This record gives sequence, C-alpha cells and structure tokens, in this order.
Amino acid sequence: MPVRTRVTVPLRFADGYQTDAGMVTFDGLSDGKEHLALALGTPGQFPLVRMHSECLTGDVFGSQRCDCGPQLRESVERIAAHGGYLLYLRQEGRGIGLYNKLDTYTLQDAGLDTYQANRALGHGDDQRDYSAAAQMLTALGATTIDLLTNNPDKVAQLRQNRIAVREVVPTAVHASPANLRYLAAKVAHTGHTIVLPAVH
Ligand SMILES: Nc1nc2c(ncn2[C@@H]2O[C@H](COP(=O)(O)OP(=O)(O)OP(=O)(O)O)[C@@H](O)[C@H]2O)c(=O)[nH]1
Ligand SMILES: [Zn+2]
Repeated sequence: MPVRTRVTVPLRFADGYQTDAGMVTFDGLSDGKEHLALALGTPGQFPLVRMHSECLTGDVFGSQRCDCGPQLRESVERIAAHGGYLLYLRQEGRGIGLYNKLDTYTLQDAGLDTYQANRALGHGDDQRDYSAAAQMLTALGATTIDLLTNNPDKVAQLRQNRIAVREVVPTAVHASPANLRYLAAKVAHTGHTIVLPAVH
C-alpha cells in the first residue's frame, strides 16, 4: 500500500514561535510509528526540510545535555520563512528509545562518550533509519528538497530512498559548556560538519 497523508490539522503555537503550522499524519509508514510532518510557510518547488529526531529531554524539557531544543526552534523558524516541512521523527535516542538513552546518560556521567555509552549497553552508534521519512516526503510531493542538517548520513539515506537533496543547508551551532563534549564526539565519530568553538 502506498503511503498517503491522512489528515492535516491546523496548529497555532502558544508561544515561542512566530508561525502557524499544519500538522500532517500518515497512513502506511513502513515502520508503523506515529511520525509527524509540520507544514510551515508556503512550501514551493524546493521545500526546506528538517528531519528532527525526537528528544523528549531536549525538545520538551530544555535539557542542556544536547542541542536538540534550540535546533528544533531554529528549524521551525527557518522553514516557516522559506516554506517547507519539519519531519518530527519518533527516533528517540538515535533510535534506542528514551529509557535506553537515559541509561547511557548515567554512563556518560561516569566518563564514556555518547557512542561508547551506546555500545557499552549493546546498541549501535546510531540506529536511525530514514526510509519512513522518505516515504513521508514522497507522500507530501516533496521529492526534490533542500535539507537542513550537518549529518552526512541523513543526506545519504534520503538519496538512497529516491529523494533528491539539492542543497545541504547547515544548522547553526548551539554549543554550550554543558553540551560541548557531546557535540565534539559527534564531529569526531560521524563526520558531522559543525565547527565547534575552541575548548579552553
Ligand atoms: N543515544 C543517545 N542519543 C542521544 C544523545 N543525545 C541526544 N540523543 C538523540 O539524538 C537525536 C538527535 O539527533 P539530531 O538532532 O538528528 O542530530 P544529528 O544526528 O547530529 O543531525 P543534525 O542535527 O541534522 O546535524 C535525538 O533522537 C536525541 O534523543 C545521547 O547522548 N545518546
Ligand atoms: Zn537531544
């Protein structure tokens, strides 16, 4: 069965965002998860897209351990200005789930980096599969896009799933003393393209 959009619900943000959105649900996604798309601004021929992986601690509670909260807000604002989609993907903890991510935080507090902690608990470095995201974009008619990311794996996986990524648009760097070690591990281990401030 081809993936189809299901409903689009108008969403007015309470505060913090200067935009309204259409929240889109889907039928037939291959992984059976409740992924969402936010349609923002007026998506044109080359919509700006962000694939945002769920991070309850950062997105909802503003945890300083990672950069997810500021990245989410930056993405909504930039996409609303350009026109496009924010895909909110239910891939908490790079695909290992919330409880497992919280287990890795206790190991990170004992000195392991974010990838070592995943492996110590028997998980892969990054278990995310973006084929459902490609299905969502195809159902939205967004098959040639500009992608907001610093993660080369997101670009490669979309291209493998027949989404033409025309331009890779970097996000801002949301570094702070609390998340610098985490961001540095991403750059060192996975070829993330962010340029971090020097550590003193
Ligand atoms: N396992 C694990 N997951 C984490 C940790 N910190 C953040 N995450 C998860 O990482 C994901 C966020 O990754 P993204 O914002 O897509 O970041 P990215 O892969 O660096 O890609 P871009 O931001 O697009 O460059 C979310 O699912 C978070 O829950 C951690 O220490 N351990
Ligand atoms: Zn996070």
